[in-house]
Amino acid sequence: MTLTPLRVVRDQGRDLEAAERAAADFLTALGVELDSDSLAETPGRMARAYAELLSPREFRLTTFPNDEGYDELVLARAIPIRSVCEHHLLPFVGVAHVGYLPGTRILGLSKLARVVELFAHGPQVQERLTKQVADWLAEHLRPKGVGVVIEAEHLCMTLRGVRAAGASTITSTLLGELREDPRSRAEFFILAGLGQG
Ligand SMILES: Nc1nc2c(ncn2[C@@H]2O[C@H](COP(=O)(O)OP(=O)(O)OP(=O)(O)O)[C@@H](O)[C@H]2O)c(=O)[nH]1
Ligand SMILES: [Zn+2]
Repeated sequence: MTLTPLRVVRDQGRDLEAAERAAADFLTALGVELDSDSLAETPGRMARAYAELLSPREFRLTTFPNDEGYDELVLARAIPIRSVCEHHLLPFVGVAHVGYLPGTRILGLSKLARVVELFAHGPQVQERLTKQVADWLAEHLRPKGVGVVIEAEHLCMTLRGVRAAGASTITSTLLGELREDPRSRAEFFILAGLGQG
């Protein structure tokens, strides 16, 4: 078993009290009066909520030797994702399908979901999130191929602005054999539930 530390969580630079003061100023500037009992604690809640949404959680990557020589696709479907778009700091929520063709090592299954969660925490765009998950797995697991598909609803697009209710956005990154071999590529999309690829 190999334990690879992921990356150091950045707690430095976070000042919750300053964030709370700024949230109070922000809401006041928008005409929200904070002097009622129910709103008095809102700036603090807002600061803590954004701190939670924007901070990654550290985890250790657990890999095992591929002793059985398993050489078919391993795919985790419908991993829930929640992130915030870096343009409006509004949430986007949806699912990720993450798969790989094993090389000499296989991965603890929960780690596919943990990699998604790691990169989802922080101001993001869906394209970058998709690529970061794929690149990270390629670099740390050295598989023969990696595939990541994310389907998400962006609240900045459905609740406000253009208000395209129900619209979702699909992004994908394929690497290695999943990108180059049409049969593997098609199989990935079929197992991900996305048709013929
Ligand atoms: N490519 C990409 N765009 C995103 C993502 N999340 C939000 N956006 C878009 O970022 C863009 C920001 O555009 P701006 O014109 O600067 O902002 P805006 O005036 O609020 O735009 P509207 O949302 O159209 O009202 C919008 O088109 C959003 O839909 C994402 O994950 N990927
Ligand atoms: Zn947005």
